[in-house]
Amino acid sequence: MDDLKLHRSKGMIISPEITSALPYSEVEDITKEILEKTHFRPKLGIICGSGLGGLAESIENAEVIDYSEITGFPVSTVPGHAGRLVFGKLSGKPVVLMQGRAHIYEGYPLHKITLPVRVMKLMGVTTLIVTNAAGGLNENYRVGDIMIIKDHINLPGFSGVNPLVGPNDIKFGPRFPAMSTAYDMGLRQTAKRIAKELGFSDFVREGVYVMLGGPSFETVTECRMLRMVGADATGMSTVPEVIIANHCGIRIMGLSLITNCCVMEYDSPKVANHKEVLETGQMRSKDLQKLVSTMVKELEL
Ligand SMILES: O=P(O)(O)O[C@@H]1C[C@H](O)[C@@H](CO)O1
Ligand SMILES: Nc1nc2[nH]cnc2c(=O)[nH]1
Repeated sequence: MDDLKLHRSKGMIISPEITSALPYSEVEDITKEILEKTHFRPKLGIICGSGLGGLAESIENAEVIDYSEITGFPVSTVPGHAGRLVFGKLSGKPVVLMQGRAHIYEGYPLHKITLPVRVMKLMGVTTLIVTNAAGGLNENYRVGDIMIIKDHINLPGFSGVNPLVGPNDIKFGPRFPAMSTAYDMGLRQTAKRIAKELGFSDFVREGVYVMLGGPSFETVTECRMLRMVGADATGMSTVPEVIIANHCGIRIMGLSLITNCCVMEYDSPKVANHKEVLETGQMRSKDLQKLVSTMVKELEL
């Protein structure tokens, strides 16, 4: 008996939120709908964070589909997120790139935010590079640093906000997936070596990303607390996508661009703002493209 039937047979009340998570067959239909519009069959997926959509510039022979044209896809509502699915070749390899993502604070449920990752899985994607803009909590970080994510803290998950809440379909993955190895060690080592070879060592770091729901930026005390528990950078995305990707066996690399330094001192006149986030994305755009495209050249997919 599948999980959903089991829930019903026990007389459990399933909230509309939970039942509206798409069943496997509908994710298959959406995948088919997309693949009919492109001849590319990507094994690599890339998700671009705020202001990082410039990664699409490195893609050759691009074929573009707007999220609004795809059944069930969340439409991006935030500046810096174009809301387009871009197929093409990066360093000679077929890829699918999400130019922008959806966030909890836009009002989308987690299963909708993460639907594109399940679609990627059914397309044949085996490796995912996920990027975001984040505030630096680590006192040694500078604006413009690139942080290779080695682990995350799913803060919304502490109160049960997790994209895997609800009946589990074993066709996607297990009921209780491990997350301690979510950020692939081999990919992180390759990224660090390539950063060194490109002369990027001064601004490439490795650290822990913490997700909050947003859209408000953190208070000073929240930043201090997050730093105390071991986070190096804070943001409003990525973790749900990583949980869903890891659940279905996709290999993951995460990159955070440190777009601003979190305000750690009371009464500081500095404040976080989305304009600075987008400007830093612009400033580091070429270096990020170089790091990602060089990595992709080496990847065995
Ligand atoms: O999509 P990401 O996580 O890169 O976007 C970050 C978090 C907020 O959406 C926004 C704040 O400036 O940037
Ligand atoms: N939560 C959070 N998200 C960000 N995205 C970019 N900068 C920040 C930040 O300082 N905090």
